[in-house]
Amino acid sequence: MSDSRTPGGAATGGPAQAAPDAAPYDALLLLSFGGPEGPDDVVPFLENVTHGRGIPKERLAEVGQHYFRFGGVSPINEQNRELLAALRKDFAEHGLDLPVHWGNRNWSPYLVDTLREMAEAGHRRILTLATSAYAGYSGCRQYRENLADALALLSEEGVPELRVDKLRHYYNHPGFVGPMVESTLVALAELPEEVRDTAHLVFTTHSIPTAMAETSGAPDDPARGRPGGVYVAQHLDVARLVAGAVAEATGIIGRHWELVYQSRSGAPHIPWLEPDVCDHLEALHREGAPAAVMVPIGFVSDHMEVKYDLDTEARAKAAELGLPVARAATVGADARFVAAVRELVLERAATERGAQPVRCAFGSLGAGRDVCPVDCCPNPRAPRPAVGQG
Ligand SMILES: CC1=C(CCC(=O)O)c2cc3nc(cc4[nH]c(cc5[nH]c(cc1n2)c(C)c5CCC(=O)O)c(CCC(=O)O)c4C)C(CCC(=O)O)=C3C
Ligand SMILES: [Fe+2]
Repeated sequence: MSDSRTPGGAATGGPAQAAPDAAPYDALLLLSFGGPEGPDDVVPFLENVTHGRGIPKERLAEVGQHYFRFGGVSPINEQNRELLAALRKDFAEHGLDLPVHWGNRNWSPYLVDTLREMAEAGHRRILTLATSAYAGYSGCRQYRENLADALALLSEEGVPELRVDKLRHYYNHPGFVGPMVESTLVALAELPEEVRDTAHLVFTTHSIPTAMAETSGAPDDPARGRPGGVYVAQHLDVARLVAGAVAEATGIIGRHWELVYQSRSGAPHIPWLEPDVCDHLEALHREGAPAAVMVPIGFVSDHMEVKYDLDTEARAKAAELGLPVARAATVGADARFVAAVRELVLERAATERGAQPVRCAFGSLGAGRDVCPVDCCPNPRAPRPAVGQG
């Protein structure tokens, strides 16, 4: 992306570029999942995440152990602090005058407190970057419902009215795909040389109930009719893009790759997306695959689902099998991802001002919608208010 386009359509023409313009937005909200910061936080955090979700007690106790193994500290908050700092630095360096605040759905700093502070600081028109790149109830609508809940609470408190929008899904943005390609190449290079060229690429994402996958996206999305709906179609697009770019960079054509799932939750009798990554490693070993690189395209940072489910559990499974594995890093606070967020902000701001900016996207599905249809990615329990739809 080194050409002279002006993503966001913010500046055109002359040699002296105008300062990037985020109007009508006056602040960016970094909205994330949240995670515990010590042993005492673990149980209340899990209660926040799962209330009313029918997660079996045994599963909760097991997931609690994952956190306790790491001193009760999820890596996600520190990673969000890094992303927050990187966004602020990037915006300042590019003359983008847009304050960035951070709030979480399930742990402090809680979304509602952050929005209250933003209102008190005088912000009224807020754009949201969620640390979830894909469609689906858990990864998109649930974030938008939580925003609506927080706004309703603040309205009861008499806080001045805020208008909150959410950035489009960025899974297929060059600034998301590019760092994943590079980190996959880095991980391949960690494998013993004799298995490097034949290692499988094992793309992973969060398993979700198959019913949630089938209804992901809008009813008129062509991918909704495919198995796994838009959620799976989006991941397959990224997997294909990364595999293609890796082939180009390594000169190895026809390398095997698969999309598999991890971190299954819920009751055992409810079907979730399969195969699980550990079962898949076993199958690969059985079929004589020489090695694998796990590429967690479903996540934006190396949080607990990556550190425990892949780096601890799946690596232990691979060691038991004698299968050499490596794991690719997620985008985290990579400068290209941070720049992509700036572009997406400027793109959306320009669109809101009535312009038609460049909308960067790789792959076969194109740039996603700015505003979700009211009937996309439905809540599996009951419809609830959500922002960013219409
Ligand atoms: C699609 C998806 C993403 C990716 C998109 C996104 O990033 O949002 C994601 C991310 C994450 N999930 C996380 C943690 C948890 N998810 C749980 C449970 C669930 N996740 C689900 C889906 C997803 N989850 C679902 C359908 C459930 C079942 C309960 C329900 O229907 O809601 C549970 C309960 C215990 C259990 O695992 O059973 C925990 C603790 C953390 C924090 C990690 C850290 O602390 O570093 C992160 C980033
Ligand atoms: Fe989750």
